Order: sequence, then structure tokens, then C-alpha cells
Amino acid sequence: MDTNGTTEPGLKENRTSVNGTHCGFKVLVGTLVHSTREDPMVILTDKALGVLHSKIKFVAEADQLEELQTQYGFPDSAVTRLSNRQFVMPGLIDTHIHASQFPNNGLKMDLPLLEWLQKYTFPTEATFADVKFASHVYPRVVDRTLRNGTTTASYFATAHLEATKILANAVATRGQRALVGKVNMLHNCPPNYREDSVEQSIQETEQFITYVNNMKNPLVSAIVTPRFAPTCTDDQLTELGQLAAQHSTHIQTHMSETRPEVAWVKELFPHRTNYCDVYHQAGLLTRKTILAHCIWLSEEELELMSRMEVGVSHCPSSNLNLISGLCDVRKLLHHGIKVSLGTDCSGGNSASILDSLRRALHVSRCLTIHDSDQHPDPLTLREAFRLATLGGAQVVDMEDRIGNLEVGKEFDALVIDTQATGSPLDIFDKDKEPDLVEKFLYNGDDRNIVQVFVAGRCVVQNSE
Ligand SMILES: Nc1nc2[nH]cnc2c(=O)[nH]1
Ligand SMILES: [Zn+2]
Repeated sequence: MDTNGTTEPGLKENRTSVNGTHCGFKVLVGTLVHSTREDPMVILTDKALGVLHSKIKFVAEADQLEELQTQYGFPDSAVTRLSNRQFVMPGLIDTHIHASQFPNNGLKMDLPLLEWLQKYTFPTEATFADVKFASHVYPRVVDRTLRNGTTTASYFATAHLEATKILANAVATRGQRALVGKVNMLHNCPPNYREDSVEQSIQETEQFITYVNNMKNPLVSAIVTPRFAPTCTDDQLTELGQLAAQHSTHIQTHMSETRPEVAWVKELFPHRTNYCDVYHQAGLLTRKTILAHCIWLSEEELELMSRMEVGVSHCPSSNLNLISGLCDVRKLLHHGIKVSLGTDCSGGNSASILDSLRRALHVSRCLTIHDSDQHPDPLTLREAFRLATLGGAQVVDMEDRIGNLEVGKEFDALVIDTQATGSPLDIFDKDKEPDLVEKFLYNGDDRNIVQVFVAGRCVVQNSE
């Protein structure tokens, strides 16, 4: 963010008009909150933030508004003045969410992962063979995540090609930024819910990539999605790695979520050094790879992950619900690994990244309670805020485009009203801007998220 009124290079004269009226310019005046690489939370008061079409064109002092108006020629009607109880923050980024598990959200968290998958999750996902069911569920998923302020999501769909297309359409129609994955799974899953062969797995994944590319929606991309090592064969993983390289796609999967899973992978892939090496040898570790969970890791794996520049989606709610483990985010960060937050619905019960943020703080504190010598510095709220925003942008390898409110970035942002109708927050006269932000992050919900912008477009409008 440039607080001195800098504009994007070459944009001095960028008035845009359609049918003679200036269009597209939006200017928000008030408090801005975001993260930078240097500072996990920067709070800027009395600022004017200008958006033209999809991007942030200027961030300046509010008292420069008149000069900016002369420079850019936007009308008074383009300017929105926020109240002193409102602020703008970057959109939340959910780097791991199963859209196909939404029917189970808030249900059935009484078994550990491997049993939970077989008893509840695979049967639920199998029902997406019915495209009518997919058409019923997926639009609701996207509406829900957008309402909760998720401007970018990395979705797992199911192994069904047609249903996965429906998710991509739902995302595109609603204007969310998303990575959408057709799940690849060949064995160790029910006969009525698995791919038939490696050939089918690769062919259908490629068809899905082509389908999404043909949508020509700059906000939506296909992501190669091997479910996890136990449901995939070595040759399948290798071919998926090749496919991702060929199409320059992102990759997402699960890794080292529970101890029984890690032991199983050791049995299934005895020729590999460790779990991470299974993915590495298949060419699945790139800077566009999102690995969910990553709790039970060796030092070797941490080093490999750091070297390959993969990102981690920390899913604390899921990890607590399924009693999977406590992810040591501080250790990942110390190894220079990119870390973000995921809801992991329906292992995680909530579709809100705010909930993941709070659970991430709890997990980190639990580690400190358990062993304060090993874990002397739990995550701070400010750091958790960065994981939910800029960290997410790093993990989806879009830091050049999204994640904070810097000039030149796409305007993916939320307008927060701490006194919105029905707000669960109690705000008092003494509360200053940092208090409002803190109260919102700890206790706010979708009622406080009065506007959601993706690429400059308002996709949720909750204010009266
Ligand atoms: N939490 C979670 N872990 C997984 N590992 C493989 N599949 C899944 C899944 O659907 N949820
Ligand atoms: Zn998951």
C-alpha cells in the first residue's frame, strides 16, 4: 500500500466513460486494514481508496480527495464515505474446502479421518453422480462462502466430471475467484465411488481443464486434485503431475493429516522415503501446489516442502473435530513455508474463514499450553489475519494480484460494519479502530460483512 497518494504507473489519464458517463470508478473513504510481508496488520485511517474496474488505482489521504477527483474525473456519486465504525479489509481466502461435503456441514464428526471418509464422506460425495443434486447444492455453497467473505476459494468437488462442471459454473455465475478440482481417486474407496482406470482419471481431468479454459473466465481455473496418496496409484499420481505441468495448473491434495494415514502411506508406498516424497517423485510439488493439513511431518519433509515452494492450507477446525492433530504453524513459517487457512468443510464444521482464524489461534495456544518450551510464541491475532488474507494469496500463488489493498492489485475486499443490523458485536465509545478490527475478527460474522467485492465487482450487498 502506498499511503502517499501514489497511483499505478501510466494511469494518469484513465477516465473511462460509457455512453458519456464516467463508469467503474469507486472510491471508498475511511479506515483500511490489511497485511504486508513486513507487517501482519496495518491499520490506515482517513484514507481514500480508488478502484477502477477490477483494480486498486490509488490509495491516498482522504483530504486529497478533491485533487484526486480533478485528476481522475470521477463524480461525487462514485465516493462512499464509511462511518467511523466501518472499515475495508482484503477478502478472505479459503485454500481448502470440499464443496461436495456441504450436505454434511455440522454433522457426523464422531469418527477419525479414515473411518469418517468411508462411513460418511465417500457415500455423500457419491450422490453427486446425480447432476440435479449437484445443481441443487453447489450454488448454495458459493452463496454461503461469498456471504462469509470468501473472495477466493480452492474447491474440491467430487470424482464426477459433469457435477464438477456445475461447480465451476456456479462459481463463475456468482463472480467468485476460485480454483475448482475434479477429484482423482482410484482405489481404497467404495466401488460405486471411484474412477475406473488411470486413463479415465487423466482423460476426464483433462476434459475438465479444457472445459474451464473454454469458459474464459479470468477468475476461475481448474486445479489438478489427486484426493490423497492412499486413494491414488503411483502411475496415476505421476500422470496427474505431468498433466498439471502441461497445462500449468495448480495442484491440491491432502498430506500428513493423521498418524494412521501416514503409517498407511508408508505401507502403500514402501519405495518412497516419506509421504512428501510420494508427491515429489510424481512431480506434484510446485509453487502452485496446495497441501492441506501437513501436521505429522519429518524435518526432511519440511525441508523438501520449503525447497519446492509448496503452500500449506492449515485447517484447524477440521483437525480438532476429527482429532487429527495440532498443526505447528510456527514451525512451518520458520521453515519459510507459505501457510494459509482452509475451512475443510465438512471435516471443519464452519464455512467461514473467520472461524478457521479463531481455531488457528486456539490450536497454537494449545501447543503452547502443552509444551511452552517447544512452543514459546503462539500465533498472534495479527498473524492469523495475515494467514487468512495475504497468506492465502501466497499459497494460491496469486500474491501479485490479490491478498492486500496495495495499488495495482485486484480489488477483492470486504466492507465491515461493526454496527450492522443484528451485529453480534458490542462496540463502545472508547473503541478505536484497532479495537473494532479485533472485535470483528474474534466475534464478528456474516452480518458484519456488508459488502463483498471480487475484482472490483460487488458480489454481496448486505447493507440497508
Ligand atoms: N479432512 C479430509 N481429509 C481427507 N483426506 C482425504 N480425503 C479427505 C477429505 O475429504 N477430508
Ligand atoms: Zn480436505
